[in-house]
Amino acid sequence: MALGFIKKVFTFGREKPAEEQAPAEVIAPDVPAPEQEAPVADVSPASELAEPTSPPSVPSGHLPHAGGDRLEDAAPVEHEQLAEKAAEAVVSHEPVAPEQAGKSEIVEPEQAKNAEADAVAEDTTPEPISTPVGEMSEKTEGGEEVSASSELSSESTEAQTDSEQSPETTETPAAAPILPKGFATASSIPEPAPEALKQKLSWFQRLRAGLARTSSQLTGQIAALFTKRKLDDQTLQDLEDLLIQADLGVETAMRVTDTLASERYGKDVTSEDVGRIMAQEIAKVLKPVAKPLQLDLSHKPHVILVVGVNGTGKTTTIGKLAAKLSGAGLKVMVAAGDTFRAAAIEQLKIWAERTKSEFIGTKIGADAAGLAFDAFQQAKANKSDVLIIDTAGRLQNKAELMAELEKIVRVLGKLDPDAPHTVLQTLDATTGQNALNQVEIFRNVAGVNGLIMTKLDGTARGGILVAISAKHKLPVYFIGVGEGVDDLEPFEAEDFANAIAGTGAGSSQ
Ligand SMILES: Nc1nc2c(ncn2[C@@H]2O[C@H](COP(=O)(O)OP(=O)(O)OP(=O)(O)O)[C@@H](O)[C@H]2O)c(=O)[nH]1
Repeated sequence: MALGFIKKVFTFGREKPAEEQAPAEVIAPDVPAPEQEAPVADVSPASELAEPTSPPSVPSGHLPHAGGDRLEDAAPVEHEQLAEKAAEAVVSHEPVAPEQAGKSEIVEPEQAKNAEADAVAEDTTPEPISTPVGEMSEKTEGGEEVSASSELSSESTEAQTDSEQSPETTETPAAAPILPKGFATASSIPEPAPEALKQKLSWFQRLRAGLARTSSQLTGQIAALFTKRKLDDQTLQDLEDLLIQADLGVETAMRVTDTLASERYGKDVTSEDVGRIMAQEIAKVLKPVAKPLQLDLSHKPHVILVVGVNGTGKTTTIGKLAAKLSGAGLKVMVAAGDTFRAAAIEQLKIWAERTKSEFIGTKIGADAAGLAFDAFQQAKANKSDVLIIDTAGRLQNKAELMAELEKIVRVLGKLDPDAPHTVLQTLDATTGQNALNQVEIFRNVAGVNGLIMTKLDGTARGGILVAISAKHKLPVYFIGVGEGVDDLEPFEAEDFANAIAGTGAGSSQ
């Protein structure tokens, strides 16, 4: 097995010719004054970090998704072309100052592959990275490559100014951080944010609106089915068919019809009866999988690998997770393991800036497993609490790309036998049945052990999550209900069940 061990470090901001670029870059957020060399998390005041409900200067809003090079278009044979784009991809990255570069071991990706065994055995500790404020400012003020950069630049600059004006605190908070809702450690129960109840209804309304397609279709059909008809074998069969068409899966469909039959066989049935039983049976399937994401912070870093098909929301979800975690005072590093798309690297870098997370990336076309290796080493050296690794989107039927994912997992496992500690798969709620197959394959290849369903605010077909839960019983940690930084909610079984069945009003009421 080959590893890429990439140690050269970038800062960024001014344009440089590609040949002067190092393969990996690390950007520390909220960097101190130029003479300071403190690791990034130490720069943010403890008081600011300990306030999960008002993460400083994390703007909500949208990041455009630069769709361009979708992975299904970038077949493996195109890798050479992609590699040729490397210079283009890194041209906006400013290389590290010579004295910094001198501190870092520079290993090109190809050499790194050969040096895999040595690298693991040596357990080399990379130098901590710091980025002078001026260089970060230049980047944020000048960011013209990506429209989102310029949109965010003033906010980033504001954030920096806030941070500079705040009292200087370089101590890591002594007490264990209060984790945001939806996360847990073995020893902590997450505290609900004070305004959680207030926000609950609005996100439930968005969830309900997103699932309206599923629920209104279902409730309409159910109402039509039971108009002036008693519950008999035929109506039960018809109901079962409707539930299966709504992607709920055979198992759940049968649970619903069995329960309904046991209560109302031979009697009149209202659509309210069916809705209530449906919500109840769906909730029974979902409750066991609605779990907080367990973080083992003794790992330092707890590694979260994010996988999934193209465009399912991996990068966006990483940004949202990073915001929650860094807002709770954890030191977070995000790694741009999607080495196929320059836009994906750029997108993650922007999320890192927004969320005050450390960023590590490499050039387009580089070995993703090498980047994962490098990211782990860097996160460990910097004592990051959590490392979140993005991966290139891939269709589950592309064998070579799935093999690359396998390699990333293997490489991380060499560094820490338990890593990646969490393998999160994002599922696009608008997908329907294909999501079942996606989970099956990504689970086998990458050891997926948790799910996040995104885009439940759109025209979602969320029924499939019920079928997936019944079959795979994988924890569902969060759901995405929008493109904004706060639009990630812990998964609530009853709310989800009610939204599908068109019943209830969310657990906040
Ligand atoms: N409405 C809505 N849009 C979302 C949500 N999550 C992500 N998106 C959007 O979906 C698009 C794709 O998201 P990405 O995060 O780039 O997806 P990805 O899986 O990283 O994509 P690839 O890099 O191509 O694999 C973007 O336009 C996001 O803004 C969500 O919960 N709701």
